Amino acid sequence: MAEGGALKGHMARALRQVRRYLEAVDAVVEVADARAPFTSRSPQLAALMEGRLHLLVLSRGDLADPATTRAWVDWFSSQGIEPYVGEGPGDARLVSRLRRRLARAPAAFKPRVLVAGLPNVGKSTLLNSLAGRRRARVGAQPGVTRGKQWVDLGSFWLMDTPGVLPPHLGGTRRLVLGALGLVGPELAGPEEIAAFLLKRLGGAPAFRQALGRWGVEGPRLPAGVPGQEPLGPGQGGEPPGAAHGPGPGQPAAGRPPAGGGAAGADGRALAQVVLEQVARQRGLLGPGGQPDIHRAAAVLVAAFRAGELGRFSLEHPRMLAGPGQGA
Ligand SMILES: Nc1nc2c(ncn2[C@@H]2O[C@H](COP(=O)(O)OP(=O)(O)OP(=O)(O)O)[C@@H](O)[C@H]2O)c(=O)[nH]1
Repeated sequence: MAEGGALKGHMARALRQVRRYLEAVDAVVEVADARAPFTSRSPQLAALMEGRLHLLVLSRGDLADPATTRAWVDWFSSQGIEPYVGEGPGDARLVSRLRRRLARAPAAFKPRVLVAGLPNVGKSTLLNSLAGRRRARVGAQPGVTRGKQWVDLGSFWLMDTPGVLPPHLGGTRRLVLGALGLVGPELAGPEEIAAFLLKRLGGAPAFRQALGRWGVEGPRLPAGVPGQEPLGPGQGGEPPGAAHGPGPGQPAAGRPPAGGGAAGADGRALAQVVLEQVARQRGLLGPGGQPDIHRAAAVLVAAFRAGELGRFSLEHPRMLAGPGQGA
């Protein structure tokens, strides 16, 4: 497919560029999305680190489920990666913790630092916050990537351009990244993402309540079945709602939901019913008063991305197939 070929070419170029940047740095601050810290990382980066200091920032922590984020921080720490959580664009606490960590180097050594991550994950926001007012004080440092600008932050150099890492799009990864807005609609459209969100989060009582506030009442959304879709090379994922155990009105995990539940059945049909209600409640009607499913899906996805439905994570470390995955 021509489009797929172009995308592959684009990703290969991005990776080549990051490799060049890596030759010039001693430390990488990798940015991933706190709502899916496994899938929003580049699978290639770990292999390229080669002894460089590797710090991980989980951006958009303000939009993720806090308990799930704490579980991810513990999991990454157990894998030898230091995670820092950003609680909003320009989080001052995150920035000062990172600056302190990067400054902790031998006196004679001034590390050169690259911020890297998937497209739209929050790299520039972090770069700007780290550089702060010193952004104006940039200069080309001799002996490193020609033409690259560096910000002198006293105890370390910051490359003034972020490294863009290519995503892994296999299996449901494409939909996870689409839900987070890290890949464009040409790779994951709103209706597909909405169906995915309803399937993955439908078992979480807080998500159902949020939809209830939108006037969406049924049918019964699927409850999670632990281990059903493990994260890893095959990439699936249990709904995080299931990780916290069944809530009020939610069937015990492993049992099919009562009352016309849709777990394992036709997720798209379920999404259609939910999106019709969203469309009617929001007055998103097409010719002849028909509910406009496409616009309803776009509204639902946008609300999820902006955190208007609440703080939800799409992945939990319990979904990992085994120790060592994804480090
Ligand atoms: N809620 C929230 N939004 C964030 C956070 N960090 C970044 N954003 C928002 O995410 C969006 C994308 O951020 P950018 O910094 O432009 O992302 P990027 O990775 O540089 O994007 P590209 O240049 O497209 O690769 C912006 O609207 C930011 O305001 C965060 O911690 N919380």
